Formats: sequence, C-alpha cells, structure tokens
Amino acid sequence: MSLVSSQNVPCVVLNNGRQMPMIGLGTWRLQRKASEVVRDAIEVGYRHFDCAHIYRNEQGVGEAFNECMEKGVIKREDIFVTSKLWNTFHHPSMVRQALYTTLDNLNLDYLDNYLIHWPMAYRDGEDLYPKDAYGFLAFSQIDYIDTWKSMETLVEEGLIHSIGLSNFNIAQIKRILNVADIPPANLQIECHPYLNQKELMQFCKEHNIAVTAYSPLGSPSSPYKKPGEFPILQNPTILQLASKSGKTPAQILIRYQLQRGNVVIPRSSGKQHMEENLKVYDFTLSDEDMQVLDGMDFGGRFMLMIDATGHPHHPFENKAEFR
Ligand SMILES: NC(=O)C1=CN([C@@H]2O[C@H](COP(=O)(O)OP(=O)(O)OC[C@H]3O[C@@H](n4cnc5c(N)ncnc54)[C@H](OP(=O)(O)O)[C@@H]3O)[C@@H](O)[C@H]2O)C=CC1
Ligand SMILES: O=C1CO[C@H](CO)[C@@H](O)[C@@H]1O
Repeated sequence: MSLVSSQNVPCVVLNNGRQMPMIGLGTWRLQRKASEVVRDAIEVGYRHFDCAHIYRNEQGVGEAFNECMEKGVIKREDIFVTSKLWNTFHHPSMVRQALYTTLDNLNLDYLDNYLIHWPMAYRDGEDLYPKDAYGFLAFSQIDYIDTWKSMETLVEEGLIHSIGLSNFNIAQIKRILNVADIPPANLQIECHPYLNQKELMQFCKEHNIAVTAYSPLGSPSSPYKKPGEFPILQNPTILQLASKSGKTPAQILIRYQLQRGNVVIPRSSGKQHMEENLKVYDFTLSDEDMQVLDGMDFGGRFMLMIDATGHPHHPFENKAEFR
C-alpha cells in the first residue's frame, strides 16, 4: 500500500489509484448536532468522514458539507466521504435506492467509498431492525455476492468511486474476490490493541485492500459493551507509552494504526479531542513500542452483533464461512 500526501493530508493510495486520507472522523453516536460537529471538524482540518445510513445523522453531516462548500471553505473534491449500505437494503433491487437516499441526505452527487456494512442481510422494509413473530431479528437469505454485483454497477455509473466491505471475515472476502469485476478497495473492521487483526491485515495486504480501523480508541461507552469494559484509553501500558512520548493515550492508539499502514477513524464530538487526534505526525512509536502494543491483543472484540447470532452469513459466529 503506498502512501502520498495530498494538500497536507497523508493518504493511502487505493487499488484503483484513488487517495483516501489516513485519518477520518467517525460519525456514529455524535454527542452534538452532526452539522455542528462536522463543521468544526472541517474547520480543524478533517477531510475524511465515515458515515452510515444506520447512524441516522447523514442529513446533519450533509448540512455541514453543503454549508462549507457554499462558503468556499472546501470543494467537493477536497473531502473523502464513506457511507455504508445497511443490512435491510442488500437485495440487488434496493441497493440503488439506498445509495440515492444516502447521497440525498449527504448533499452529494457521488460517494468516494461505499461499503457493505455487514455480510448479513435482514428482512427488507421500513424497519432497520425487523423482527419476526417471536421478537427475534428477521433475517433474509440474500447472498452478499449479489449485493456486491449491484454495487459494481453503481461504480460503473460514476455514483461511487470505490467500493468495499465492513465486518467481513477472510472466507467471505475470498468469495467476493472470486466473483468481483471490481475488487474491494477497502475493508473496515474493529481494530485496536486488544484486537489487532494481524491475520486479516496480512490477507488484505496480499490482496491490495486498504484496512480501516474502527473503534480505534476502544469505543468508550459503546452500547455494545458492558459499562467500563475494555477501557483501552486507561490501560496502564498505553498510559506509560503516552507519558514516555509526551502524547495522550488517544494519540498513541491512533499513531499505532497509522504506523501499521491502516486508515483510522476516531470519533469525537468535541473540537479539542478532534484537534488532538490529528496531531499524530510529530512523533514515532519505536519498533519496541509497536511490539508492546501488538502484544496486548487477546482477541478482545466487542462489536459482536449478538442479535444476529445464527445468521448464515454472521462473520464471527458462522464456522462454515470462517476461512
Ligand atoms: N463499520 C462498523 O461496523 C463500525 C464503524 N464504526 C465507525 O468507527 C468510528 C469510531 O469508532 P467508535 O466506536 O465511535 O469509537 P472510538 O473508538 O472512536 O471512540 C470514540 C470515543 O472516544 C472519545 N474520544 C475521542 N477522542 C478522544 C481523546 N483524544 N481523548 C479521550 N477520549 C477521546 C470520544 O469522546 P468525545 O466525543 O468526548 O471526544 C468518544 O466517546 C465510528 O464513529 C464509526 O464511524 C464504529 C463501529 C462499527
Ligand atoms: O457501525 C456500526 C455502529 O452502529 C451500528 C448500529 O448501532 C452497528 O451495527 C455498526 O456496526
């Protein structure tokens, strides 16, 4: 994966030659109006935004894009916008409309990057978490292979520049690679020192797929964790590395991903943290520090998607699609 710097923003070059800024702003569970957060983020220098239909705030994000473009603060080509196709829109006939909705909300006429959010399809309809008669999540058997082929059409039409996957395991990515006319440019996965994803990263390197690390700070107060579970930002080893480097724990965790060649999308709703999270290019973690961080892995995954347990395409549960 080669690295370049475009307008002072370090980027990875994707397998289609396009550039993706290595740090992006996560937009899940923003704690203020999305329009205000994103406006602040653009002001402090963010040029990559990680969005999704399921975050239910793409309209606010789009308001900020619109305002900043109208004021001449940014041009469309200055920003890199990722969004994700939600699980209820996997049917090939629904992919186009789902993209139009996202583009409309984001006030954009193309996306830089569109990912299949999860390999599992849910029953389509209005409800983003449809339930069956017993109150369980209602699955659909649609194969993500068919979803992928629809996404490819939208690239050919110029509505999306790059396509990729999120939360897919190696066997599932292989199935996509076997049928793809356009191979995935990007894989977005949970990644932090407790779950360093070494094997998936190696696989992606071999297949020229850029990796994006989500929840890089351990997603404090995530609804998918028990309160206080996996407090990476307070881990004594991270605190020690931070004090030794004269940086903050968040900066150590972000720098860790950058030095591994990963794109990283920390979320912050506050301007101070946002700025702090971009100031990670003025120090280096030594090989020894990197080894210490690598050694913290214990397979500590918290985005387990337990509600979808039993789904034939569940990436972490389904052994048939597990290599
Ligand atoms: N593809 C997928 O399935 C998934 C994708 N994602 C994406 O990844 C993004 C990031 O992951 P996310 O789970 O949100 O969590 P993160 O690991 O980015 O953690 C975000 C939390 O860290 C805090 N924080 C941010 N910067 C600092 C700092 N410098 N010092 C101390 N605390 C800080 C934030 O608080 P504050 O706001 O106060 O700064 C917030 O509470 C998401 O927003 C989303 O875009 C996430 C989950 C799943
Ligand atoms: O990106 C993510 C965060 O929020 C979603 C829903 O709450 C998750 O399913 C998803 O993986």
